[in-house]
Amino acid sequence: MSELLGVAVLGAGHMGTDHIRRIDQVVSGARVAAVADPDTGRAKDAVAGIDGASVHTEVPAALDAPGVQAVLIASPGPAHEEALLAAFERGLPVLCEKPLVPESAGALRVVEAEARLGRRLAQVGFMRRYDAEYQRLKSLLDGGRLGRPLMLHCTHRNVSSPPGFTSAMLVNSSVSHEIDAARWLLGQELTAVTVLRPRPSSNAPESLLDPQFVVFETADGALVDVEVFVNCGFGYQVRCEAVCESGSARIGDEHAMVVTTAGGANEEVAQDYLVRFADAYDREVQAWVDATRAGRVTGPSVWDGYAASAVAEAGVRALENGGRVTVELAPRPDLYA
Ligand SMILES: NC(=O)C1=CN([C@@H]2O[C@H](COP(=O)(O)OP(=O)(O)OC[C@H]3O[C@@H](n4cnc5c(N)ncnc54)[C@H](O)[C@@H]3O)[C@@H](O)[C@H]2O)C=CC1
Ligand SMILES: O=C1[C@@H](O)[C@H](O)[C@@H](O)[C@H](O)[C@H]1O
Repeated sequence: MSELLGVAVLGAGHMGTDHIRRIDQVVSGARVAAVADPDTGRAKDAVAGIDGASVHTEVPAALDAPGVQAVLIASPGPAHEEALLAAFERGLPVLCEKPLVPESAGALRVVEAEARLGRRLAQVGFMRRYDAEYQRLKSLLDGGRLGRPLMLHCTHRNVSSPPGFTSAMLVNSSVSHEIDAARWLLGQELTAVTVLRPRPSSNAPESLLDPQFVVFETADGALVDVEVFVNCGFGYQVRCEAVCESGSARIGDEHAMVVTTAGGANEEVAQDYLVRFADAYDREVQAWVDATRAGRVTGPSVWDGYAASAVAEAGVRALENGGRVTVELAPRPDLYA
C-alpha cells in the first residue's frame, strides 16, 4: 500500500484527541480521514488544521466516509460493541481502546463475530505491551533466567479520578491494564479474584471505594496482587515486580528526573498516563498502522479483550459481594489458538 492509511477515529475526547494528534503528527503511514463524535464541537476542535478529515456525529457516516480504510475506537466502553460490529460488517481493521467491551457477554459477541469472519480484524489498546520496560520484563521472564514466576506485585495509582468514576471502575477500567499485563507476562489465564477494601481515602469522592487491593490467581498457581489507588493525589505511578524462583525484577521506577540542589534531591513524578505511556501509545499506533498496511493484525487480540472483561467482571462481583470469585471463560475459538 503506497498511499497513507485513512483512519476514522470514533470519539474525540481525551484519548481520541491524543490519537488524532498522534496519527497526524507522530505516526508515519497514516492520516486522519474522518472523526465521529456526538459532540460536534469536540470533533471539529480535534481535527482543526488537519486537511481532508471529515467530521460526523454518527459512527456509520464516519465509517462510510471517503478514504476510510481503518478505524480507531476511542469512544466510551459501552459504545465499543456497536462500533466494532459495524467495522466488521465493512471489513475494516480496528484498533479499539480498552476495554474491548465492558460486559463479557458483549465482548464474547465480538469474539464470535470475528471468528465467523475467519480472520483477525481487530486489536485492543492494551498499550503496556508496547512499553519498553514491560517489553524488557516480558523478555526476561520468557528467557527463563529468573526461573518460574511466583508472584507479580503491581501498583496502579492515578492523581485523581474523573467525574463519574465508580468503585467498579477501579477494577474494570484501571486494573484492566494489570489484568492484560499479567496474562501477557505470565502466559496464563487468570482463574480467580479476591478484592480487599482498605478504609477509603478521605481524599476520594464520597462513597468511592478507593484504594482497593486486588488479588488474582493464575491457572498455574501464581499470584498477582494490585494496589489500585485512583485518588492518590501525588502522581501517576505504575509499577510491577515479578518475583521468581531465582530472582526478581521490577519496572516502573525509572521515569522520573531527579533534580539535585543544595542539600537535597527531588524526584519528579509523572502526573498522567498520557505522559507515562506516551512512547507506548506511539509505538502501539505505529505498529497497528504498519501491520494494517501489510494486511496483518499483530496486537492484543479480541480474545485478550474478552478475557480481560471476564476477569474484570469477576473482580467487580468480588468487590461487591466479598470473597473469592472464580473466572469462567467460554471456549477459545481456533482463530486465537
Ligand atoms: N489506554 C489507556 O491508557 C486509556 C484508555 N482509555 C479508554 O479510551 C476510551 C475513551 O476514553 P476517554 O477519551 O478518556 O473518554 P472521554 O469521555 O474523554 O471521551 C469520549 C468521547 O467519545 C464521545 N462519544 C460518546 N459516545 C460516542 C459514540 N457512540 N461514538 C463516538 N463517540 C462517542 C464523547 O462525546 C467524548 O467526546 C475508553 O474506552 C477508555 O477506557 C481512556 C484513558 C486511558
Ligand atoms: O486506561 C486508563 C483509564 O481509563 C483508567 O481510568 C486509569 O486508571 C488508567 O491509568 C488509564 O490508563
